[in-house]
Amino acid sequence: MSPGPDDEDRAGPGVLPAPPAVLAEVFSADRLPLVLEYAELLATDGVVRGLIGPRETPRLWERHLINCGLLAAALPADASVADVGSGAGLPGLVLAIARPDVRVTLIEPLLRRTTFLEEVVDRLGLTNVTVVRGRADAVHGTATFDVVTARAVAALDKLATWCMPLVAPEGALLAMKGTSAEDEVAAARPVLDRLGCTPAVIEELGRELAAEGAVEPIRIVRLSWADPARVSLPLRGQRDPRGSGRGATKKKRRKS
Ligand SMILES: C[S@@+](CC[C@H](N)C(=O)[O-])C[C@H]1O[C@@H](n2cnc3c(N)ncnc32)[C@H](O)[C@@H]1O
Repeated sequence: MSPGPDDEDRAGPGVLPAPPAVLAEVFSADRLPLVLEYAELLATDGVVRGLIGPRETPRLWERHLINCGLLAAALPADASVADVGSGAGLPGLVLAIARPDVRVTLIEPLLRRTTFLEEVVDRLGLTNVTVVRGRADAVHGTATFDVVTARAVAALDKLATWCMPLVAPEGALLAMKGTSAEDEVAAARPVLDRLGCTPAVIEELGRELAAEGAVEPIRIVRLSWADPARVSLPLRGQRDPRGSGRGATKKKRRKS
C-alpha cells in the first residue's frame, strides 16, 4: 500500500489517468474539484519531489484517492482526526477534502513531506487542516482526537503504541491494513491487551461499491479503549483532554 518511499526512482511525473466514474460516488460534487486538484499535485510535484512513486500515478485514483476516500464514511460528524504518518497526505488530506465537517491534524516527521502538505493545504484552500511536523510520540500528552488514522506506517503493535495515546477516551484508532489485518491483530494481541484496548475489530468499507465492481473494499482495524472511564493518558502541561469535550485540545502549526 506504500506509495513509494523517498528512495524510489525520482522519475518524472506520470500521466494521471482520467478519473473513474465511481469518484463521484465517493466524494460529493462540491468536493470533486479539490480531489482533482490534489490528484494533479500528487502526480506532478508529488512525483518530482519523490513523495510518491512514479509507478503509482496510473493507479492514483483506485489505490490511493478512492481507497482513502472510502475511510471518510467511518468518521463521526464533526470529529477531530489525527492522521499519523501522512506522507503525501494519505489518508489525512483525502479525509479533509471529503469531510469539511471534520478537523484533521496531519502528523508527519519529515520536513520535505510537511512542506508539500502545507503547500497543498494552501493551494486547495483547506481550512480544516493542521500540519504538525513530528513523530506521533512527540504529540503524546498534548492533544487527543476522536479518531486517529494511519495507513502504511507500521505494524499494528508498534502503531498502537504510537497512536493510542492520541485517542480520546471515547475515540478510536482506525488503521488501514488490507489483507494483513488478521495476522497483525493476532501478533499485536499482547501489546493491545497491555495498552488497555478492546479486542480489535476488523471492518470492511465500500462493500456496496465493490458489489458493483467499481472499487476494492478497504479493510480497517478499529481499536478503542476497553474502559474509557479509566483511561489514563500521559499529559503534559495543564490541559486535560478529557475535560475539553470532543476533539483535539491543541493545535500546532509549524512552518518549515
Ligand atoms: C510508507 S509512508 C506512508 C504514507 C501515507 N500514510 C500513505 O499511505 O501514503 C510512512 C510514513 O510514516 C511516517 N512515520 C514513520 N514513523 C512515524 C512516527 N513515529 N510518527 C509519525 N509518522 C511516522 C514516515 O515519515 C512516512 O511519511
